[in-house]
Amino acid sequence: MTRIILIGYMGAGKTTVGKALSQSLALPFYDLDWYIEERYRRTIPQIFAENGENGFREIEQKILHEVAEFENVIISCGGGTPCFFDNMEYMNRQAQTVYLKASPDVLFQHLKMGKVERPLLKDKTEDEMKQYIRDSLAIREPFYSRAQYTLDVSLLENYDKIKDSVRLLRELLNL
Ligand SMILES: Nc1ncnc2c1ncn2[C@@H]1O[C@H](COP(=O)(O)OP(=O)(O)OP(=O)(O)O)[C@@H](O)[C@H]1O
Ligand SMILES: O=C(O)C1=C[C@@H](O)[C@@H](O)[C@H](O)C1
Ligand SMILES: [Mg+2]
Repeated sequence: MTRIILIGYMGAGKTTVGKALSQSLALPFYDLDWYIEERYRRTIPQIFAENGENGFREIEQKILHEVAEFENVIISCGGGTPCFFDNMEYMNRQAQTVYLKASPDVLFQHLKMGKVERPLLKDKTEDEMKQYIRDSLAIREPFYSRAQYTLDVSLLENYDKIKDSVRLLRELLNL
């Protein structure tokens, strides 16, 4: 039975690489953020605005418990999922967990065009974003580093980065 969960900071590539990995393995792909949006018929920014971050985190845990029961799937979670409740221990019990690791500079490059859909970044200037990424990554790293596997994508060349990430993940997980 294959059940892989990708974790990591916002912009690390969990959704992009998770989708590509699922296509390469011909397995269904579940993205926690997308699943939440579909189930609750609201966007992530709307849920943050209406329920607050705490409300979002409760929804996120509930949906994690649903999706992490599925078999033969690739799952990408939200950037904050591992850092709340006992979500990280739960994921490690349920699945093979992989930390997609990237440096603050690479994360900033990935995120600078995608601020609007990420409520934690949307009101920040570029300088504030850089600082926020550095500070919050330092807080989150101890959670992420509890994953069973780590793939550092910082050093991959932009050209064919997604394909390379998939190849390296398949090597790492023997798939
Ligand atoms: N390995 C990669 N190669 C090329 N581009 C990437 C890679 N990882 C991320 N990107 C780019 O960075 C952006 C953010 O990636 P993505 O949405 O997959 O991140 P995420 O980890 O799912 O973030 P979030 O936690 O906010 O859901 C995308 O536009 C994507 O094209
Ligand atoms: O890192 C985070 O806390 C988040 C990441 C996104 O995937 C979304 O789950 C949301 O924008 C919060
Ligand atoms: Mg994502």
